[in-house]
Amino acid sequence: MRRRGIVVSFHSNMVTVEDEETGERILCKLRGKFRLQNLKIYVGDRVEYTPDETGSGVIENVLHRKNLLTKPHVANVDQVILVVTVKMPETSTYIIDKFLVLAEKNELETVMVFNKMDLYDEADLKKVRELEEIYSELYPIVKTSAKTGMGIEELKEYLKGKISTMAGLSGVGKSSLLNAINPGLKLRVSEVSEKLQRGRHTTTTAQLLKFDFGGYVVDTPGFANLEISDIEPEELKNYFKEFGDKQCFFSDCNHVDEPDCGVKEAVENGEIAESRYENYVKMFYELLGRRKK
Ligand SMILES: Nc1nc2c(ncn2[C@@H]2O[C@H](COP(=O)(O)OP(=O)(O)OP(=O)(O)O)[C@@H](O)[C@H]2O)c(=O)[nH]1
Ligand SMILES: [Zn+2]
Repeated sequence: MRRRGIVVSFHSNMVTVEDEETGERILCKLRGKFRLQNLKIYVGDRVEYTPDETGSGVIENVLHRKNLLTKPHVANVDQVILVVTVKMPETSTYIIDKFLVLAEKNELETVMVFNKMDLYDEADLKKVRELEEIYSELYPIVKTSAKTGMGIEELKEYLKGKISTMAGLSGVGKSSLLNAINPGLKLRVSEVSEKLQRGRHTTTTAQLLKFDFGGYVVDTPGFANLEISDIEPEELKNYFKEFGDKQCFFSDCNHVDEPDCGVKEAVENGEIAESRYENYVKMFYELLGRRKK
């Protein structure tokens, strides 16, 4: 009898599948056709498998994959939990917008988390309010403290039943948050610190960690290198979602130096945040500059 499950981790040529109904973990081999037809299988893939008498199983099929992230390779991710701090470290709006572009490019939902709320003084809270003003119409925001537990229950509601990936600069509290959400869950150290510990367990594939309230998180933060170079300059505007409904004279307007630009008008009358537009222009020229090389 075939059953359904989700691939949660890889081992040389076996995968661990978590059964969709029972939650049981079964070590599975791949049918020969995977190798013969060079079919790929990734963590996050939903599969059909046949259990055998010994408690192991065989993967028969990979079901339709809604998306596939790279670095790390994970299939079927639903959302990004973008962790932002205004102090220790400060996340600039440019960095925030780059993460958001990468999430949009990969058709992922984003939940913004403003963490370390317990640390902030009046001046920091003013920065938090400024960020809320820019982003609250675009993405849901949860204000948290991994230290005091503030916002943790609210964040859990977003995580339930979904596959999430954490993102955010090093030190913003991604692993601390997961630990506050579900004690014992361990996010892997970020790539940078992994490089410093050269040679130590160099597992390259990601795993899915399961929340005890349902839902999974990828054990390796996403978009860690903030690489946007595979985006064409003309494509970038699609990833600033508030630009979408603006009318410009040229239908292929890039909202940079074209006349009668609805996006630039919206910036002038305050409908689009200045920082969003400035960061867009900066990224646009960055991408254009790379293409000319
Ligand atoms: N005061 C306070 N400190 C926090 C909070 N969240 C995390 N920290 C501290 O910030 C530091 C970095 O937290 P981590 O959870 O390791 O951050 P990370 O984002 O996982 O960092 P990388 O693994 O480098 O990507 C640690 O010293 C945490 O104790 C918080 O809400 N409040
Ligand atoms: Zn325009």
